[in-house]
Amino acid sequence: MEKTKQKNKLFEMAQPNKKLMGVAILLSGMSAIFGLIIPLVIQKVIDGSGSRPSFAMGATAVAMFLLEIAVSALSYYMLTWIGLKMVKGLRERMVKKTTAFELSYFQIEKPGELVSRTINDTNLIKEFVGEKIPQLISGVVTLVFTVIILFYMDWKMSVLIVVSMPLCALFMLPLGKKLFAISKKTQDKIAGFTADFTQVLSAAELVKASNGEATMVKQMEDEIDSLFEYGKEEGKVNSILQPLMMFVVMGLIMFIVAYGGYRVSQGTLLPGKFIAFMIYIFQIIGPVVSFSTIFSGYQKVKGATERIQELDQVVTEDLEKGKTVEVEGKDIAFNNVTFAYNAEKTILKNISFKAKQNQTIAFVGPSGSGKSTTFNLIERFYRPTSGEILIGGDDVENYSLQSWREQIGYVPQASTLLSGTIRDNLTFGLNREVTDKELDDVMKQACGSEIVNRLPKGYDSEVGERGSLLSGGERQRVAIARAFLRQPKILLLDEATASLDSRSEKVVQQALENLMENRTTFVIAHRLSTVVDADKILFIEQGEVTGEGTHQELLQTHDLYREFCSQQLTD
Ligand SMILES: Nc1ncnc2c1ncn2[C@@H]1O[C@H](COP(=O)(O)OP(=O)(O)OP(=O)(O)O)[C@@H](O)[C@H]1O
Repeated sequence: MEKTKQKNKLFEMAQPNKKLMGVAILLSGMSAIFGLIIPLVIQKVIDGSGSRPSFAMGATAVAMFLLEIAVSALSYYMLTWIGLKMVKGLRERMVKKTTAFELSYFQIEKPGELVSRTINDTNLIKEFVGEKIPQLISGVVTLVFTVIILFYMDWKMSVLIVVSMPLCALFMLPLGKKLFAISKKTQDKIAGFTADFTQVLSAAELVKASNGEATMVKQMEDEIDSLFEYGKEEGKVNSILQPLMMFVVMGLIMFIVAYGGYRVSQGTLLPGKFIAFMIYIFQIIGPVVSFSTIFSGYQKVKGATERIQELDQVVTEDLEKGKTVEVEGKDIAFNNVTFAYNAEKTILKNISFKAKQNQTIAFVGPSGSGKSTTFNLIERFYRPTSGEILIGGDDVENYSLQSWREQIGYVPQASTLLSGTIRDNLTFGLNREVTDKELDDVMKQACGSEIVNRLPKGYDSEVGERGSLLSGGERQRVAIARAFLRQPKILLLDEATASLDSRSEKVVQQALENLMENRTTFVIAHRLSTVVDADKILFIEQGEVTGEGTHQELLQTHDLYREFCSQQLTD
C-alpha cells in the first residue's frame, strides 16, 4: 500500500507525459519481441528441411535485427527524454518551492541539504526513469515471451531453467538488500557532506580569520573517510555479487549445454533448435541480472522521493494573496504586538507605536532587546504572535506580501551584494527595463557616481562573490542606490556601527539622508545625530518599550537613555 502511495506521489510531482511514456513503453516491448523472433528465424535457417539456408530467411533475420536496434534506440531516447523532462519539472518545482519558504526555514536548515536534494536526489529519479524503467519493461517482456517460446520449443529443458531462476534469486536477494542499505547511508552522507562543504565555502572569511582551515579540513576528511568506508563496503558486496552471479549463470549454461549436447547427439533435439535455445538463454541473462539493480534503484528512488516530499511540509509564503497596498498618506502602527520565534522565549511584548507619514522613528536599546526583530515583523518575515501591524488602520495581513515589500526599502548594516555586475545588483528583482540614465541618477543620489566612474566596465563590472570586490562603504552605497531605484515609501535602516572609516561614513550618511527624505523611516540608531533628528525614539529593553518621545524628552525622563547616549551612540 505504502509503495503505491510513494510511486503515485513521484509521478504526481514530476508529471511525466503519460501518452509519450505509453508509446515509449510499447516500443520497448516491441523491440524485445523483435529480438525474440531472431533466434526463431535462425532456427528455421539452420534446421530448414535439409535445403540450403534461403536468402529470404537470412534477409528476414537481418531486417528483424535492424528493426530491433532502431525501435530500441527510439524507445531509449524517448524514455531518457521523459526522465530528463521529469527532472526538469521536479527541479523547477523545487526551486520555486524553496524560494517561497518562510525565512525561518533558512535560519535552521543548511542550504547544502537543499542543494543536494535538488541535484542529487532528482538525478537518481532521472536515472531510474531513463535507464531502469526501460530495462524493466524490455526485461519483463523478454522474460515472459522467452519462457513461453522455450516451453513451446522444448519443455524439458525449459523446466530446468525455470526452476533454477528462483535459486539464483535466493543467492542475490540478501546481497541486494545489503547493497540498498549501504547506498541509502551513502546518499544521506553525500547530502550531509554537500551541506557542510557549502557552509565552509560560504564562510571562507571567517574560517581564514579564525585559523579554522585545519579544523574544517579535519571535519571534511572525517566525512570523506566515512564515504570511503561505505564505498568499500559496497565494493565488497559487489565483488562477491558479480562473480557469484557469473558462477551461477555459467553453471546454468554449462548444464544446459551438456544436457542439450547430449540430446542433440541422441537425435532428440535438432541442432538449430539447440542454438536458438542457447541464444534465448543468453538473451534472458541480461534482464534477470538487471532486475537486482532495478530493485535497488527503486529503493534509492523511494528514499529520494521521500526526501523531496518532506519539502512539501515546509510552510511557504503566498506572495500574491491579498489586496494591493497603497501606503501614500497613511500611518503605520504597531498595536499591542507580541512575538516569539519559538515557545522558549517571548522576544517582543505588547509593543505599540505609531509612525505618521514621512516621520522618522528611531529604535534604541541594548543588544538583543528586539530591534531587528521589529524590522523582521515590519518586513513580514514573521507574523506577530498576537496584536497587529496596521497601515492606515487596516491590518497589513490583508495586503499581498509582494505589494507590501515593494513599498519597503531595506538598507542593512553591512550590505551584502549578489555576485554579478553592479547593474545586476541595482536592478535585482525589478520587473521593468531600467535605463543607464536612471542608474546614473540613483548612483548620484547615493553619492556613488565615482564608484561606477572608477571601474573600467562601469555598471557591467563584476562585484565578486557577495560583493567582495567592493569596499564596505561602496557596497553600502550600491545598496542605497538599489533602494532609491525602487522609490519605496517605507525605509528600514540599520545604521552601521563602526565598520566604515570616517570619510566613507560621511558619504554613506549623506546618501542615507538623501534617501530618508519624504519617506517613513524606521531606523535602528547608533548615531547621536540620528536620534536628535528623529521625530520619535523608542527605547526598547528586553522586548518592551520603556521610553517613547523625542531626544530632549527622553533625556529628561529616561535614565538609561541618557546613559546610552553618552556611552553607546557615536559622534
Ligand atoms: N531567528 C531567530 N530565532 C530565534 N531567536 C532569535 C532569532 N533572531 C533573533 N533571535 C533572538 O531574539 C532576541 C532579539 O534579537 P534582535 O536581533 O531583535 O535584537 P537587537 O535588539 O536587534 O540586537 P542587536 O542590537 O545586537 O542587533 C535575541 O535574544 C536573539 O537571540
